[in-house]
Amino acid sequence: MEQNAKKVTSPSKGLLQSEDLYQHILETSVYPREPDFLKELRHVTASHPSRSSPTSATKSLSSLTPNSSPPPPPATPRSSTSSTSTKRVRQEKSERERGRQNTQLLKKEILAQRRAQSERDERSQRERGDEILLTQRREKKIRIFYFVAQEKPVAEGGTPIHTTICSQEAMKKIVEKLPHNILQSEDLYQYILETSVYPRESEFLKELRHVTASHPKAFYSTAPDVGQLMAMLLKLVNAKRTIELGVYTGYSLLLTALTIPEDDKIIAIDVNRETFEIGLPIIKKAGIADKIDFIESEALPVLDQLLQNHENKGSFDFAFVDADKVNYWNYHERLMNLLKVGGLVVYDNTPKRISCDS
Ligand SMILES: C[S@@+](CC[C@H](N)C(=O)[O-])C[C@H]1O[C@@H](n2cnc3c(N)ncnc32)[C@H](O)[C@@H]1O
Repeated sequence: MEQNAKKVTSPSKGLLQSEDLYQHILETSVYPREPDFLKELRHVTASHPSRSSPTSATKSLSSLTPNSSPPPPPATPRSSTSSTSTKRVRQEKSERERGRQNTQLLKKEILAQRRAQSERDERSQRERGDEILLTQRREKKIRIFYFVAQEKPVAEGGTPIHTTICSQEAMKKIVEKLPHNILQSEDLYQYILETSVYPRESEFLKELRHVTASHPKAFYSTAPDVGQLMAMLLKLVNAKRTIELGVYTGYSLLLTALTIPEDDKIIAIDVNRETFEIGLPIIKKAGIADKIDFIESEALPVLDQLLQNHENKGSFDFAFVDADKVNYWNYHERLMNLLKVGGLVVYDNTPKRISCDS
């Protein structure tokens, strides 16, 4: 932790929406990885006038103000007693004062707009219960990242999952209502799928997505954009040994198997082998079936069994949890012991509160 480090106030906290969480991430993840030279340069820069001086901030703002007059040229020291010169000096002074007032007004307006936007963003994020939660095991601390912030992060005592068991029909309606992502626009989401996601999706994943589409629970399947985020995370932690809870027809499983290196393995657990078998022919066709150890079971007893073998502790690089939400806390405790230090757990869709009649 950076002792006495100046609190960094970010111009935009981005998705975190919490200054404390941002500071926590800086102190536990960012500063420890920052090379000494960058650290030194950051400290040296922190005291530079162009960063901290309100005068220079005013200057740069005023140069952006369309109405503000350019700074007047320095007064020519002709005759200090000349009335024309005094008049000009007064005029210049009042122009400068007007410019300063314009700048102040503009600054206030920008601040008010930013505040209103951030309040709107926060409100809309709070209203949604959909988020992806990433947890990384560290030496002593657990790092928690929210892609979409909750009202109160787990790190501050919040509870990530409240689930009510719903009928399949009710659940389907809820899922249909959930926003696809932070974009808040179906058209933009489709545009991104078509221009960025589908062109990068492997032909096997595409086939599996099409085969799954006609299944009554097709909405269970991991969305292709989420899949590509997962692939990035798998590569980022250089995942070799992974575990997946909740397989369904196998979209996330196939994606993981296609992403991890040749000889590496995935333990995949699901209570339902039937749905896994829908995707199995495509998994075989993709040539990665050998990487998968599918276990038909409730996930919890399998995790307990794995933990009984000391060698499994701290041996997994990555876990994807996409099974029954009521057990997420139970999975979390066990996965933290199975993961390597630096390993990553991705929880898909951890709705804060689901009401069957919402
Ligand atoms: C949302 S789907 C998984 C989707 C999958 N990741 C994909 O990409 O298609 C949830 C799966 O969890 C399984 N499941 C539910 N409860 C479970 C439990 N207690 N243990 C293991 N699997 C469970 C269900 O059978 C279902 O296939």
